[in-house]
Amino acid sequence: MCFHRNNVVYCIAFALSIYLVRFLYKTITRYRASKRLNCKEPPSPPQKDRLLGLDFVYQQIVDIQKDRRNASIRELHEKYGPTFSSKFYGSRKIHTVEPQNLQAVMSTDFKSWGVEPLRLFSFDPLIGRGIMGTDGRRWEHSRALLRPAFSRKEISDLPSLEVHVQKLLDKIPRDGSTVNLRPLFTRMALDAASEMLFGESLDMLGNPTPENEAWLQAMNYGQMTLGKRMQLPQWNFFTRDAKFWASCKSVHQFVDAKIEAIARAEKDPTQQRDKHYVLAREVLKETSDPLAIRKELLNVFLPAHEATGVALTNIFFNVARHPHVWNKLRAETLQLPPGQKITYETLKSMEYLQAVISESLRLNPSIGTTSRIALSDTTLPVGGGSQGEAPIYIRKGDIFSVSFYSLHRRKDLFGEDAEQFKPERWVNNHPPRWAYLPFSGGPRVCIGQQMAVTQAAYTIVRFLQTFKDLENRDPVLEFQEQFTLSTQSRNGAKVAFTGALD
Ligand code: HEM
Repeated sequence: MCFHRNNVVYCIAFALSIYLVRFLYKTITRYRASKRLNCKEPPSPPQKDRLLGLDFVYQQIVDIQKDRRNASIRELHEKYGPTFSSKFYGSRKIHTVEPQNLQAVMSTDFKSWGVEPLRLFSFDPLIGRGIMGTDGRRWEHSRALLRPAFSRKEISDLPSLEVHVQKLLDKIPRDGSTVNLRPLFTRMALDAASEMLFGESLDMLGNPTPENEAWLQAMNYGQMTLGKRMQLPQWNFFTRDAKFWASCKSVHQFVDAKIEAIARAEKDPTQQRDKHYVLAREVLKETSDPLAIRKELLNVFLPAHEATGVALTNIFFNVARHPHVWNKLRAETLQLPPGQKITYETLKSMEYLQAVISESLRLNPSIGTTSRIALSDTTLPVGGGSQGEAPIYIRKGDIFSVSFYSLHRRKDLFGEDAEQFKPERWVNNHPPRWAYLPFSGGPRVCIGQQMAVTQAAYTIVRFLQTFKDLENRDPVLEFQEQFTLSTQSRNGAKVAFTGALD
């Protein structure tokens, strides 16, 4: 018995020594590599809990609850510079808005960084493994599978979009009364996204069935909780929110039924097929596993249905507060030959319209922040040392976090008027590379970028062709952020349109 106990003690001691030797070896190797590469530590704000950084975790939760997540990160950047580090759940987190660092993480040193260890655990219950939460070959496979859905042909399919836009315009009061555009844009984005995914719109703007409404509720709740799980990954295990699990189940049942119907239709030779790209049909060619199909679809649906609605709301929020911008947009639209069909090319050629979209995405990016985790030891080119000129040594497991919101408001990159909404800054002018990233960048750049900009541009032009005037009806002029998975305008966009031309 005693011999047995001794053996256990020896085994534990042996394992601990191996761990210690490995730990020391790694620390020394990293120290040497860091010296050799002239790396230095970035500044770091004082933290009460230097070991786990739970004070910063708590602060982040408070910031989200008080709707000042973006503003709070920006304040830290103002105080500690474009790059600083903090402790967060025991990990070292590098917050950076240095274009050189963003280029490294998102492009030139792409393979050293990933998202899976950060996201998958939070995302899995609702959307499963797919493009949003995986790395490496799994991610490459999803990305390749989805690419055709975003081809020029699909993006240019404006007649399909017109159906949804017309339903939206029909919902705008003609008597000059106030309308909040946020719920309408959300529903339009849902309709467009569902059509692309399932080949059939949920018709949330038209006549949604109670089943579709219930599904939307479930999806919204699931998504909101997913945002919270992202903030508190370590505590997810203890989360016992029955409504979240019930929402996930409803979302899955709904999507599974759609997939089953599409699979049945595909096998039926009497069914007429339209020529549009339908994501569910394409995924069915790859696999007949309903679970795999559901995951791929939900992984696109999540970013697709929210971000465009948010972007459109923010654009109208800004334009309504700057009447001269609406007037300039109208002037540009009136220059289009009467009766001319609006095409992808027409929209691209409208310089001021494109500038308005870029400016709104700069000031109020739909996705305010994103992060990556180091999959191996590497370096960031700048941000170390008191002047921020030295590289930073990155250890496997370190977290990189970028606030697009703070990046886009840097006065040294965008000018002293960086806080102001000025579309004119985009006319014949481009920001430095990697300084403007509303769609992120590199191989993981938003796959829906062109589609989103085209949909937003088309919708704005149709508003301009339908109404003469736009008026802000929100007494609160400042943008009040609301954090879900994206950064929304808490008050939406409360406006009135007058001078209907239809
Ligand atoms: C204005 C609207 C949009 C904005 C501002 C936006 C922004 C972004 C950003 C910043 C990312 C990178 C997130 C990260 O790496 O952490 C992203 C990724 C993504 N977006 Fe968008 N997005 C928009 C619309 C769309 C649309 C319409 C779709 C699909 C129809 C879409 C599909 C995706 C997908 C699938 C990814 C993941 C790409 C990958 O990891 O490879 N997005 N988006």
